[in-house]
Amino acid sequence: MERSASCLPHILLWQDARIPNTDVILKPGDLIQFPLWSIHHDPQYWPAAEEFQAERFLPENRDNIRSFTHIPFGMGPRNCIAMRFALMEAKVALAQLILAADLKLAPGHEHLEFQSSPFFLRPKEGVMLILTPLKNE
Ligand code: HEM
Repeated sequence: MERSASCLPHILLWQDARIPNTDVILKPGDLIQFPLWSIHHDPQYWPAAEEFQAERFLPENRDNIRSFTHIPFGMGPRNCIAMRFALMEAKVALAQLILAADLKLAPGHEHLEFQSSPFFLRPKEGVMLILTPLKNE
């Protein structure tokens, strides 16, 4: 198997391979991409899949998550090389923001809609917030 350079979990084959328990034969050059959005929104694995429920990821709930159903950074030996860096960066940015300002969703923008894109998941209209600077005490 070979990988091409992109941040979508995918595989490029260099020899024939059969998908186990099926008659489907994959050929060299076939590109297989994993539909992360669909996996992450499959009600079979995620009750109330469309709802943001951060509690799903609390330590006491983690065992309810089936293996390989939450793979934002891919999986296996070629998963995202910068996973820990990216998570740390996001937390630092969020912490800086929360320390500096009070955040509220802008009226009319309480529900995020995402634009379909083959590579990146982006809110259609961005994330519209009202920031009120916190006073330094
Ligand atoms: C939230 C941020 C990020 C997400 C969700 C993400 C997600 C991913 C995913 C899904 C893959 C493919 C894994 C696979 O094929 O199984 C990947 C690969 C990769 N990512 Fe990220 N990534 C993020 C940030 C970054 C950053 C900040 C960097 C670099 C500074 C980076 C560098 C890479 C590299 C080099 C690969 C290819 C790894 C390989 O082929 O061995 N990523 N990433």
